[in-house]
Amino acid sequence: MTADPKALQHIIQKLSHNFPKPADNIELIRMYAGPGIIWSSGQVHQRHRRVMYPMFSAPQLRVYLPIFQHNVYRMIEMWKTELAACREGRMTTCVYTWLTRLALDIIGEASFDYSFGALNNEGSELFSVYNNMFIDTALYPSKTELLVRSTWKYFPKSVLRLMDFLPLKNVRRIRQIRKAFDKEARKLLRDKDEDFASGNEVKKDLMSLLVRANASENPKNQLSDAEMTAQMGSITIAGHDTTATTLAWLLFELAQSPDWQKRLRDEIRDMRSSVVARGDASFTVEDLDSMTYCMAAIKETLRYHPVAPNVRRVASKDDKIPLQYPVRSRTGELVTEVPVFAGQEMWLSFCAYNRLHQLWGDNADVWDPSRFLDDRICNETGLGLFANLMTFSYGPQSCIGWRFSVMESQAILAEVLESFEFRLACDASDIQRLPSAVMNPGVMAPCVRGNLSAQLPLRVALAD
Ligand code: HEM
Repeated sequence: MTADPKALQHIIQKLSHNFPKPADNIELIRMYAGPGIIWSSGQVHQRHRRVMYPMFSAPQLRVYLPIFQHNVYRMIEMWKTELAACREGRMTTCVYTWLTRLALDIIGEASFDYSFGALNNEGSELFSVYNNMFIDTALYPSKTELLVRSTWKYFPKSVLRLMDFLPLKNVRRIRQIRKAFDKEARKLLRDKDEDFASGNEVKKDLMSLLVRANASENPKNQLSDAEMTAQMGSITIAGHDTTATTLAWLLFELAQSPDWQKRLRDEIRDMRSSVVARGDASFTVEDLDSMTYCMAAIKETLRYHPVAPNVRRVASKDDKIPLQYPVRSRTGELVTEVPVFAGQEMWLSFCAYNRLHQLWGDNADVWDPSRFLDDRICNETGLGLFANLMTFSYGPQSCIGWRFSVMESQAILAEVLESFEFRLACDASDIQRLPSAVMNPGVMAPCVRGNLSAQLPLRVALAD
């Protein structure tokens, strides 16, 4: 395992072609989502990335701000209705569940012009299959499942392919999810292909743009039908729980830090006054970007609670990994590079990188957004896609949706915090991290001590 900046850069960026994802990791992704962008590697991955990248560019993402906003307004109205029925004017609710449903509706509408119906609990068929999938497939494994899981990395690729057919409860559940995604995605693609072919106005969702971008690609670089279909599961799985979980941790931190909560709310309300004064109804991208306290709190939460704390890679040939911070061996020798051999697996620890004292200072183990307001951060490594963080990974297989996620977080935070006040519903130390399985080795969702399911109960009231 490493968190050393130079080592991470070597493995994940400079020589990433020599350090692919391990075969069992790739196979698990294929089982969940099919042959989409997250599953692919090498030149196939370059093809996926090339076709998909423009859809996640900053100008393109502006189109989605109204989608983020109108979905969060729906959630706010539901909270207000529930609060109106509470005699004390305060309710304890699982904000994690709310946020995951909100993020699912957002990703459905923005990415596929598809309604999961998650927020109003009138879910589509796909929602009922997808709901709770990580709990069903990752938590509470049987003894046989545990045995398979701990040994399958030693199986050759040809055997791994047969995992799909194992008569195990979690494998059956994963198959059910992929089948449901395939069915919906095929239907959506057919409609979008027809729209495109008949010259109808192309909708603005990612999938419609993907159909158009793919059609105008050189035929040898085009994505196949199976690859196109697999993007629906890939984007939903990669983009839904990750953002929702980060936002849940942010509300948890704000619930413990009334001063920060007030500072952010004051900033949002000041901005709202300017929006009203200029005659607008909602925040623009520029408004959101200029809320520096909110942005600092989002960055700090991404640093402190990286939902994908580690990723795995395997060396395809012998190599020497350089170190930025040399270590002293037991014999007193200064080690500046570490040899690895072909087939050796490595864990790249983003959570440890995000807390390196050399980069983040002595209070790296404390949630403190003010580090992003002054010049305290040491920027010498230049790693990371956003705010020097490794949370979205780095290099050719880094997160393609990071801008989407940041803008979505800004939009949701601004609306929710303007209207509501959050307090802890239990002791902060009873909220723990629970690894679920979106990206092997797992998204760190909040849970309450002693209860093995993802949840974050908070006390919510209308803000003064
Ligand atoms: C807080 C939110 C998010 C976090 C922390 C996050 C983190 C990551 C990380 C660490 C990876 C690399 C995984 C690896 O190398 O094994 C990744 C890849 C990916 N993410 Fe995200 N992600 C987030 C949100 C999103 C969103 C909103 C979308 C889409 C709308 C998205 C789409 C993807 C895709 C498609 C990949 C695969 C990219 C490739 O292989 O080229 N992510 N993400």
